[in-house]
Amino acid sequence: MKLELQQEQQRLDRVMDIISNEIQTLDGDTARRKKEVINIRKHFFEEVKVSTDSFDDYLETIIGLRQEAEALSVSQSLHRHTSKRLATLHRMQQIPYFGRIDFLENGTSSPEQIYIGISTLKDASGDDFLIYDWRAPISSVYYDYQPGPAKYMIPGDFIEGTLENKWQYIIRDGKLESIFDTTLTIGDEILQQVLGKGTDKQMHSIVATIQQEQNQIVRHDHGKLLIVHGAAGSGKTSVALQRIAYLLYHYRDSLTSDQIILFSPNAMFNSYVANVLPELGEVNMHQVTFQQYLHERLDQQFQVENPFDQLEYVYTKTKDPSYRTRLASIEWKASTDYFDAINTYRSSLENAGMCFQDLRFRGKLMVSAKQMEEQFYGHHTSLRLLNRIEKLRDWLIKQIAEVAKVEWQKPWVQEKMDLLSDDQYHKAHRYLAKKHGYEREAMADYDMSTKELAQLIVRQKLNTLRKRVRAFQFVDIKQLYRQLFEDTANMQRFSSHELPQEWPAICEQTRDTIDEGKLLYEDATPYVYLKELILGFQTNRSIKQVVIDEAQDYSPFQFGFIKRLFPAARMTVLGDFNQAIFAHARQTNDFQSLLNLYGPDETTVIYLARSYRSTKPIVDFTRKLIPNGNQIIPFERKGESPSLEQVESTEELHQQIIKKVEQLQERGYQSIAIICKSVEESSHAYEGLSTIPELKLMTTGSMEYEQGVVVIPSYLSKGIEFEAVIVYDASTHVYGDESLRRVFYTVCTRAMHHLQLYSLGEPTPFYEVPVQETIQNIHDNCK
Ligand SMILES: Nc1ncnc2c1ncn2[C@@H]1O[C@H](COP(=O)(O)OP(=O)(O)OP(=O)(O)O)[C@@H](O)[C@H]1O
Repeated sequence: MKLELQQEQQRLDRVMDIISNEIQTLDGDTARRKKEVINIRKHFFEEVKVSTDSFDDYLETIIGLRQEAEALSVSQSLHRHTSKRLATLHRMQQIPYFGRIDFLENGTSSPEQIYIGISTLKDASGDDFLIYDWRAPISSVYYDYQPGPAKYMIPGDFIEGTLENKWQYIIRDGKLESIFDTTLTIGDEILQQVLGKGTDKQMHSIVATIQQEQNQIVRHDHGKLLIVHGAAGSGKTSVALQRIAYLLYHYRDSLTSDQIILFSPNAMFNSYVANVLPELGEVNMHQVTFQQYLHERLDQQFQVENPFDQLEYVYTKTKDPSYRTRLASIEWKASTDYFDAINTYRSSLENAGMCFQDLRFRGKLMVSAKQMEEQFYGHHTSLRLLNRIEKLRDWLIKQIAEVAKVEWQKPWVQEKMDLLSDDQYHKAHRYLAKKHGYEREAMADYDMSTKELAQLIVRQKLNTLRKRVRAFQFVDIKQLYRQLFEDTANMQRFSSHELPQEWPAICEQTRDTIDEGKLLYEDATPYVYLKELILGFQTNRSIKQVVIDEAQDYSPFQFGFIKRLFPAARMTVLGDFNQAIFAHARQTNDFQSLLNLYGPDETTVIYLARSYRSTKPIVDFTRKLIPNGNQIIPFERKGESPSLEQVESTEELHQQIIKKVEQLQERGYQSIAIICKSVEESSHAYEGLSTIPELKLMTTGSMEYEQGVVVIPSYLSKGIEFEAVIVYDASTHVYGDESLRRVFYTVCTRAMHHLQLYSLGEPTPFYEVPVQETIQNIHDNCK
């Protein structure tokens, strides 16, 4: 069926009028609500008679305050709601809808016309839908079917019928530019157009072109864990964000954006994706990196290595004598074996092995670690570990109180009293007078005794100690962790698995770094996990959805930890093992270990095979670099084949790159990345290419994704894309080791339209020799 452009434009004009009217009404509403909120805040206490003279007055005050607070909260929520709708309507003024289906429900005689946009719009009477939200149940037909039999799900049932027609619209600023009948056009015209465009400073929503296989991820709604394993550029990040928007719509009565947390690879990535949800009319979820999360929980006593420094070590310090030990250590400490061993270790502490720190006051021993140990293992042995620690804490507080009873008579207190300034003396006087019930005007009548002043001084001095005791700082977590590596036989008691060959050297390396006051990144999660296992988990029950992007870079240990942190949450985990760049993941090829996290009944695995980011020639090239790459299906988009140029000197390399950047800019490319393996190589490249105008260097501290020409290390380019990518040095010297294949693949798959490689000397073997098809079809594993 052919749609008349003119007729459709007339309908569009009507819709635009309704949007404008709604905006006008809401403009008035938001202004009024804002005033209301300000007014309530300003006169909050005037509306309530505050009195505590009698119990009845007190009760009346409490009720009054509560009523005012409720009124404020209602007004604030209404204001938030109208502002959010207003922002959505303004977006709809540009593109009110992007698709239409004609759906004939079984048992009815005429098809319903369903126009689909980022939000619902009803006509003036409020009875008819002019636009359906893309997340409404019926809209799923648009994404899931071609004309023919179709169905969609409503709570507890399916609605079946026939999809008679399907169109895609291109509307810009309220003007209808074109309509595509999807039964007539070959392939997806609009998707072609979208993917053929340049990139932007920020990622955009893909609601108009979500593909069927992506839609099942967006709308997936059962079990505790959804694992999405997808090729580079298959839309994992995009799908994750549309899924969050979907969940916010679907569970709008019980889920808010501050109950969702997205773990992303780095701060720059956060800025890159920050615009997608607002574009869809939703408020952004919490966005954190795992490292940020860890930092909040680590003691200040350590200098903690960050994950990028760990990678930099792995990439650049291959000649270090302890390199092999470190790699083996990283791998073991990331494993579920170690996770289990720590659990066993923690249980063993019920019987023996707890470590405490001496409690000292003014340099003198008050309670020794030995005494604490005797107290701990001699009493309350039937209680759980944490309850026993609490009992020990109470006992220590009592010991402090005992000390206070006698300490006030000691000469140091007298000395301290003699040295009090007038101000300090008056403060102490005021404080004690108030404590004795003297009103402000009568305070001068209070006669402060020397004994009371002395006791106050001691109390204040002991306060710091009390605080430390209350915060359980008498438990020596550092020693408890170190103890695991004290002698080489220790770990064998807790682990039922074989330890790495390098175990003695790993123990020594771990002890040495801890003694230097450092915590290596591979120790950071286990350390925090052990700490929280002993002192209680700071779990966050308010989070209902956890989304983890670039999940291949998380260790099984870290997944176990995240699960414990958010006990009330469901998890969506998205990743691609061919892009696993972290040292601990170099041997892992699938999410097998994740299947045990919640058990098979609670877990669904979906594989995304089609790659959208890069042109077909680029995907044809990159998929040869990895095992089972032939499973990746390129989206049919034309472009030039990637090429490699071998150069013989650094000067020549820099000259060639400078020339190439000029050519690419002349061709209109606005985002060009020169990708290096490490930060070290990036600094070197940045210096050598400094004549490129406005060249930017991305470092681990970069907070914003930048457009233009950038030099960037491989691991920061994760998750991001560029119109053109230049691989700075694809030589065997840089990418020679088989373990770097995935890094090389990640780097090359960042390119959307153009990929150019340079090689200083002999090119990497990955370029010439396709990988052996050795690894089991992950699709089979995912069943
Ligand atoms: N259905 C779609 N419609 C339009 N664009 C899409 C669609 N799916 C993916 N894309 C585009 O493809 C590119 C890659 O998407 P995205 O970054 O989400 O993939 P990814 O799987 O997370 O990639 P990687 O793992 O390589 O970082 C983005 O530009 C995205 O907008």
